[in-house]
Amino acid sequence: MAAEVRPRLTVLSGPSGVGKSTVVAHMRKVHPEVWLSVSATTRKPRPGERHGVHYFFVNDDEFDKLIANGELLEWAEFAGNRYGTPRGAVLERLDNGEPVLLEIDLQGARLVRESKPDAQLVFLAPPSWDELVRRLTGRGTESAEVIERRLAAAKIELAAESEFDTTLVNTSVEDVARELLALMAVV
Ligand SMILES: Nc1ncnc2c1ncn2[C@@H]1O[C@H](COP(=O)(O)OP(=O)(O)OP(=O)(O)O)[C@@H](O)[C@H]1O
Ligand SMILES: Nc1nc2c(ncn2[C@@H]2O[C@H](COP(=O)(O)O)[C@@H](O)[C@H]2O)c(=O)[nH]1
Repeated sequence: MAAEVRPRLTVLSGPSGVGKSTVVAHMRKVHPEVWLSVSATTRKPRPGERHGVHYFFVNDDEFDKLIANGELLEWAEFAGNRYGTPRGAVLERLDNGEPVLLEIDLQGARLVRESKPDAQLVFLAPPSWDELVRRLTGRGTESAEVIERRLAAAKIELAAESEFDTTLVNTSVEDVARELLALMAVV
Protein backbone atom coordinates (compact mmCIF):
# COMPACT_ATOMS: atom_id res chain seq x y z
CA MET A 1 0.00 0.00 0.00
CA ALA A 2 1.31 3.48 -0.86
CA ALA A 3 2.37 5.56 2.12
CA GLU A 4 -0.04 8.35 2.98
CA VAL A 5 1.27 11.79 1.99
CA ARG A 6 0.37 14.07 4.88
CA PRO A 7 -0.11 17.71 3.88
CA ARG A 8 2.44 19.89 5.56
CA LEU A 9 2.97 23.42 6.50
CA THR A 10 5.19 24.95 3.81
CA VAL A 11 7.06 28.20 4.35
CA LEU A 12 8.27 30.21 1.36
CA SER A 13 10.92 32.81 2.15
CA GLY A 14 13.52 34.74 0.23
CA PRO A 15 14.80 38.27 -0.20
CA SER A 16 12.42 41.12 -0.93
CA GLY A 17 11.85 41.38 -4.67
CA VAL A 18 12.92 37.83 -5.53
CA GLY A 19 9.40 37.05 -6.75
CA LYS A 20 7.65 35.18 -3.91
CA SER A 21 4.26 36.84 -4.44
CA THR A 22 4.53 36.47 -8.21
CA VAL A 23 5.24 32.75 -7.93
CA VAL A 24 2.45 32.20 -5.40
CA ALA A 25 -0.03 34.17 -7.52
CA HIS A 26 0.83 32.02 -10.55
CA MET A 27 0.54 28.85 -8.49
CA ARG A 28 -2.90 29.83 -7.25
CA LYS A 29 -4.04 30.76 -10.75
CA VAL A 30 -3.27 27.21 -11.85
CA HIS A 31 -4.36 25.58 -8.56
CA PRO A 32 -6.87 27.86 -6.80
CA GLU A 33 -7.29 25.26 -4.07
CA VAL A 34 -3.83 26.07 -2.65
CA TRP A 35 -4.45 27.99 0.55
CA LEU A 36 -2.13 30.88 1.41
CA SER A 37 -2.24 32.44 4.85
CA VAL A 38 -3.12 36.17 4.77
CA SER A 39 -0.77 38.02 7.11
CA ALA A 40 -1.43 41.03 9.27
CA THR A 41 0.85 44.01 8.71
CA THR A 42 1.38 47.58 9.84
CA ARG A 43 2.67 48.45 6.35
CA LYS A 44 0.49 50.80 4.31
CA PRO A 45 -1.25 49.18 1.32
CA ARG A 46 0.37 49.49 -2.11
CA PRO A 47 -1.89 50.53 -4.99
CA GLY A 48 -4.19 47.61 -5.77
CA GLU A 49 -3.64 45.79 -2.48
CA ARG A 50 -6.88 44.91 -0.67
CA HIS A 51 -7.56 44.40 3.04
CA GLY A 52 -8.24 40.74 3.74
CA VAL A 53 -6.91 39.64 0.37
CA HIS A 54 -3.25 40.66 0.24
CA TYR A 55 -2.91 41.53 3.93
CA PHE A 56 -4.94 42.50 6.94
CA PHE A 57 -3.75 46.11 7.18
CA VAL A 58 -3.75 47.14 10.83
CA ASN A 59 -2.34 50.01 12.88
CA ASP A 60 0.30 49.66 15.61
CA ASP A 61 -2.25 49.36 18.43
CA GLU A 62 -4.15 46.65 16.61
CA PHE A 63 -0.93 44.75 15.93
CA ASP A 64 0.03 45.06 19.62
CA LYS A 65 -3.34 43.52 20.52
CA LEU A 66 -2.85 40.61 18.11
CA ILE A 67 0.44 39.87 19.86
CA ALA A 68 -0.97 40.32 23.38
CA ASN A 69 -3.93 38.04 22.62
CA GLY A 70 -1.67 35.30 21.29
CA GLU A 71 -3.33 35.50 17.89
CA LEU A 72 -0.12 35.31 15.86
CA LEU A 73 1.71 32.09 15.08
CA GLU A 74 4.81 34.21 14.46
CA TRP A 75 5.60 37.83 13.80
CA ALA A 76 8.61 39.93 12.86
CA GLU A 77 9.68 43.46 12.11
CA PHE A 78 10.90 43.83 8.55
CA ALA A 79 12.27 47.03 7.00
CA GLY A 80 10.35 49.28 9.37
CA ASN A 81 6.99 47.48 9.52
CA ARG A 82 5.58 44.54 11.45
CA TYR A 83 4.16 41.41 9.85
CA GLY A 84 2.51 38.38 11.46
CA THR A 85 0.74 35.13 10.62
CA PRO A 86 -2.76 34.74 12.13
CA ARG A 87 -2.61 31.52 14.13
CA GLY A 88 -6.26 30.35 14.04
CA ALA A 89 -6.77 29.94 10.30
CA VAL A 90 -3.46 28.13 9.85
CA LEU A 91 -4.04 25.62 12.65
CA GLU A 92 -7.63 24.99 11.55
CA ARG A 93 -6.50 24.01 8.07
CA LEU A 94 -3.63 21.87 9.29
CA ASP A 95 -6.05 20.11 11.69
CA ASN A 96 -8.32 19.40 8.69
CA GLY A 97 -5.37 17.85 6.86
CA GLU A 98 -5.14 20.62 4.26
CA PRO A 99 -1.81 21.92 2.95
CA VAL A 100 -0.92 25.39 4.14
CA LEU A 101 1.48 27.90 2.60
CA LEU A 102 3.09 30.84 4.40
CA GLU A 103 4.99 33.55 2.52
CA ILE A 104 7.08 35.14 5.26
CA ASP A 105 10.53 36.52 5.97
CA LEU A 106 13.60 34.73 7.37
CA GLN A 107 12.90 35.66 11.00
CA GLY A 108 9.37 34.28 10.69
CA ALA A 109 10.66 31.10 9.01
CA ARG A 110 13.02 30.54 11.93
CA LEU A 111 10.17 30.97 14.44
CA VAL A 112 7.95 28.54 12.52
CA ARG A 113 10.76 26.00 12.50
CA GLU A 114 10.87 26.24 16.31
CA SER A 115 7.12 25.92 16.88
CA LYS A 116 6.38 23.49 14.00
CA PRO A 117 9.50 21.38 13.44
CA ASP A 118 7.86 19.32 10.68
CA ALA A 119 7.23 22.39 8.51
CA GLN A 120 9.18 22.43 5.25
CA LEU A 121 11.17 25.58 4.64
CA VAL A 122 11.67 26.62 1.03
CA PHE A 123 14.08 29.38 0.06
CA LEU A 124 13.45 31.32 -3.13
CA ALA A 125 16.74 32.62 -4.49
CA PRO A 126 17.37 35.15 -7.30
CA PRO A 127 19.40 34.12 -10.36
CA SER A 128 21.93 36.83 -9.31
CA TRP A 129 22.31 39.82 -6.98
CA ASP A 130 22.02 42.25 -9.92
CA GLU A 131 18.76 40.65 -11.02
CA LEU A 132 17.38 40.93 -7.47
CA VAL A 133 18.19 44.66 -7.42
CA ARG A 134 16.60 45.03 -10.87
CA ARG A 135 13.40 43.30 -9.76
CA LEU A 136 13.05 45.18 -6.47
CA THR A 137 13.77 48.53 -8.09
CA GLY A 138 11.72 47.73 -11.21
CA ARG A 139 8.63 46.93 -9.13
CA GLY A 140 8.46 50.62 -8.37
CA THR A 141 6.58 50.27 -5.09
CA GLU A 142 9.22 51.44 -2.61
CA SER A 143 11.21 54.62 -2.07
CA ALA A 144 15.00 54.57 -2.55
CA GLU A 145 15.42 54.51 1.24
CA VAL A 146 13.13 51.51 1.70
CA ILE A 147 14.85 49.71 -1.18
CA GLU A 148 18.19 50.22 0.60
CA ARG A 149 16.72 48.74 3.82
CA ARG A 150 15.28 45.79 1.95
CA LEU A 151 18.58 45.14 0.16
CA ALA A 152 20.43 45.22 3.49
CA ALA A 153 17.95 42.60 4.78
CA ALA A 154 18.41 40.63 1.54
CA LYS A 155 22.14 40.19 2.25
CA ILE A 156 21.28 38.61 5.61
CA GLU A 157 18.55 36.45 4.08
CA LEU A 158 20.81 35.20 1.26
CA ALA A 159 23.47 34.24 3.81
CA ALA A 160 20.89 32.05 5.62
CA GLU A 161 19.95 29.92 2.61
CA SER A 162 21.54 26.79 4.11
CA GLU A 163 18.99 26.85 6.98
CA PHE A 164 16.26 25.92 4.52
CA ASP A 165 15.25 22.42 3.42
CA THR A 166 15.11 23.32 -0.27
CA THR A 167 16.25 26.15 -2.51
CA LEU A 168 14.42 27.08 -5.70
CA VAL A 169 16.02 29.62 -8.04
CA ASN A 170 13.44 31.98 -9.52
CA THR A 171 14.53 32.12 -13.13
CA SER A 172 11.14 31.10 -14.47
CA VAL A 173 7.94 31.81 -12.52
CA GLU A 174 6.17 28.86 -14.17
CA ASP A 175 8.97 26.39 -13.36
CA VAL A 176 9.27 27.49 -9.74
CA ALA A 177 5.48 27.39 -9.25
CA ARG A 178 5.46 23.82 -10.58
CA GLU A 179 8.34 22.82 -8.28
CA LEU A 180 6.64 24.36 -5.27
CA LEU A 181 3.36 22.58 -6.02
CA ALA A 182 5.26 19.30 -6.17
CA LEU A 183 6.97 20.01 -2.83
CA MET A 184 3.55 20.71 -1.32
CA ALA A 185 2.30 17.43 -2.79
CA VAL A 186 -0.53 19.29 -4.54
CA VAL A 187 0.37 17.70 -7.91
N1 LIG B 1 11.07 34.97 -12.73
C1 LIG B 1 10.97 36.30 -12.85
N2 LIG B 1 11.56 36.93 -13.86
C2 LIG B 1 11.49 38.29 -13.99
N3 LIG B 1 10.83 39.10 -13.13
C3 LIG B 1 10.23 38.51 -12.08
C4 LIG B 1 10.26 37.10 -11.89
N4 LIG B 1 9.57 36.83 -10.75
C5 LIG B 1 9.12 38.01 -10.27
N5 LIG B 1 9.50 39.01 -11.07
C6 LIG B 1 9.25 40.46 -10.88
O1 LIG B 1 10.00 40.88 -9.74
C7 LIG B 1 9.31 41.89 -9.01
C8 LIG B 1 9.22 41.47 -7.56
O2 LIG B 1 8.36 40.36 -7.44
P1 LIG B 1 7.46 40.12 -6.16
O3 LIG B 1 6.74 41.35 -5.79
O4 LIG B 1 6.65 38.90 -6.43
O5 LIG B 1 8.60 39.81 -5.07
P2 LIG B 1 8.48 39.37 -3.56
O6 LIG B 1 9.55 38.39 -3.31
O7 LIG B 1 7.08 38.95 -3.27
O8 LIG B 1 8.83 40.72 -2.82
P3 LIG B 1 8.50 41.22 -1.33
O9 LIG B 1 9.14 40.28 -0.39
O10 LIG B 1 9.11 42.59 -1.31
O11 LIG B 1 7.01 41.29 -1.18
C9 LIG B 1 7.95 42.06 -9.69
O12 LIG B 1 7.98 43.20 -10.51
C10 LIG B 1 7.79 40.79 -10.52
O13 LIG B 1 7.00 40.99 -11.67
N1 LIG C 1 7.60 37.12 9.48
C1 LIG C 1 6.66 37.45 8.60
N2 LIG C 1 7.00 38.00 7.43
C2 LIG C 1 6.03 38.30 6.56
C3 LIG C 1 4.68 38.04 6.82
N3 LIG C 1 3.94 38.45 5.76
C4 LIG C 1 4.81 38.92 4.85
N4 LIG C 1 6.07 38.82 5.31
C5 LIG C 1 7.32 39.19 4.66
O1 LIG C 1 7.59 40.55 4.82
C6 LIG C 1 8.45 40.97 3.78
C7 LIG C 1 7.95 42.27 3.17
O2 LIG C 1 6.69 42.07 2.57
P1 LIG C 1 6.04 43.24 1.66
O3 LIG C 1 4.67 42.74 1.30
O4 LIG C 1 6.03 44.49 2.46
O5 LIG C 1 6.92 43.37 0.45
C8 LIG C 1 8.49 39.83 2.76
O6 LIG C 1 9.70 39.10 2.97
C9 LIG C 1 7.31 39.00 3.15
O7 LIG C 1 7.48 37.64 2.82
C10 LIG C 1 4.35 37.45 8.07
O8 LIG C 1 3.18 37.19 8.40
N5 LIG C 1 5.36 37.19 8.91
